[in-house]
Amino acid sequence: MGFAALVVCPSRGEEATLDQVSREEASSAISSIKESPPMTQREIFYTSDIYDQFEDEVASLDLPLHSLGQHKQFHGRIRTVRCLHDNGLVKAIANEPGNGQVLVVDGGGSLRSALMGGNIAKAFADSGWAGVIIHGAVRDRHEIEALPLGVKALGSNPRKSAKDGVGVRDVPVAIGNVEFIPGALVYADEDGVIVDARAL
Ligand SMILES: O=C([O-])CC(=O)C(=O)O
Ligand SMILES: [Mg+2]
Repeated sequence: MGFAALVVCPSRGEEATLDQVSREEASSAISSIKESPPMTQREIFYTSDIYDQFEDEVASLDLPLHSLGQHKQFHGRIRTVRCLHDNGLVKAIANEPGNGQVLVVDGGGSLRSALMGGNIAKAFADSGWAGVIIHGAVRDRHEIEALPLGVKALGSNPRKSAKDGVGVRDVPVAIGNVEFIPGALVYADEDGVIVDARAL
């Protein structure tokens, strides 16, 4: 299908590119996907195409996150955790069922210590999470690159974080210019990160 976004178009009962369907059909296709979690990696969305379709109805993150992990495109409903230099909660969440969701980690934008490494990333993949977006650092980049998981992160640092479990879960987090609200949809690829909170 080249580089066009694929949507499942219920009114046609077939896959079509965003170029081929009307804005209304694309909107209803995306809405129907919202109504049927858990999501799979089957539907491919390019964030630039989503932006072109919906522009300011969705939010695009103004931060230079790196795309790590094998799944360069991923999407799902948002779960959140806010923690600073402590990844005890991230490690715990990695072992909970992911059901195709995306964990957004508000690490305050600090690169002082890694909030996820290869072992924790593997636990996310094994638990069925679609991806992890970290406003902070990772480590073990070579291990993360080999995993079937979507990962976006600000950078990396070999230094470990504390594991005291200090932080909060499933609260709205503001990262850069975007508010990540638990339950809203997030789409990520190598171009960036888009949040669609319209259905909330
Ligand atoms: O243990 C950590 O905090 C990070 C790490 O190296 C891993 O997840 O493999
Ligand atoms: Mg490690």
